[in-house]
Amino acid sequence: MDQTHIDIRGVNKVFATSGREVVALKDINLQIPQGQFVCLLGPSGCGKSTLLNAVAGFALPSSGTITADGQRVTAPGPDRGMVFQEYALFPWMTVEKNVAFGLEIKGQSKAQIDATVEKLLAMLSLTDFRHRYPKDLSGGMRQRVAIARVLALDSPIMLMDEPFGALDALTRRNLQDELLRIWAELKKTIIFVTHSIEEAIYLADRIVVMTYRPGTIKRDMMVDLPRLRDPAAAEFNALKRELGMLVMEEQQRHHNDEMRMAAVD
Ligand SMILES: Nc1ncnc2c1ncn2[C@@H]1O[C@H](COP(=O)(O)OP(=O)(O)OP(=O)(O)O)[C@@H](O)[C@H]1O
Repeated sequence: MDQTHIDIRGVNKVFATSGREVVALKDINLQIPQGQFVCLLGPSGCGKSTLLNAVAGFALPSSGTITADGQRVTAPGPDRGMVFQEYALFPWMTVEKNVAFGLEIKGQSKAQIDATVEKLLAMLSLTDFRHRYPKDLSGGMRQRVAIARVLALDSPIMLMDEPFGALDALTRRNLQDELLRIWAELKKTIIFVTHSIEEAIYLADRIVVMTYRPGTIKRDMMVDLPRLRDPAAAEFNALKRELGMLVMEEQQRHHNDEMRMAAVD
């Protein structure tokens, strides 16, 4: 677990909108070892998605560098799979076709594709739903399909942008547990964006708290509670309080900024 897998150095990102500059990321430095589960935590607008999109190669930094496995990130690549909050599925394809899609693009043989799809459907408890279309699935099921699609590509890095944000509490916990199981089995490096403190503590090896405008790293901490973690445990709650204070300060800054902007309008 000590080889650097994702290396973020001196990353800045500035957006220019209607004559105003927003510094979304400022001097971000983060070295993520192979197999680490990292949560980016912070209130809305602190640059979590911007940082994730930069690692994905969707929107490159204004300055600074990002490398994944020693290769400079300049575009999206098959080594970095992305799971979004809204389920990025093809509505005209069944569950199994959605999972198989990336493998077909890769030009794998039918036998190979069938074997991988079978394994992933079983892993994500989707076997009985294989012939359904996304519109006939619950939100949790759709997100399982989205995760299976990314796993099908066998990317060593998984980037997840609030993937469980739209789910009810019980479904969310189920999927968190499944993700932890899959992560332990497949040893992926994960960067997971959330604004839920509890979700971050439940999942992460390491929590990176970000500040609101400019987006900087406010705290970078390891979580060494044993898994599966108990949200009712005293240590869990102590950490929740500590992180709560850090996030609240940024939320307050966000709120003040919004009030100032409303006054200008
Ligand atoms: N394409 C864009 N053009 C202009 N400003 C942007 C753009 N994308 C993001 N921003 C600004 O950059 C800052 C960081 O946004 P970002 O979406 O990364 O935050 P976030 O922490 O992921 O928030 P959320 O949880 O709401 O998605 C915000 O102030 C946002 O308004």
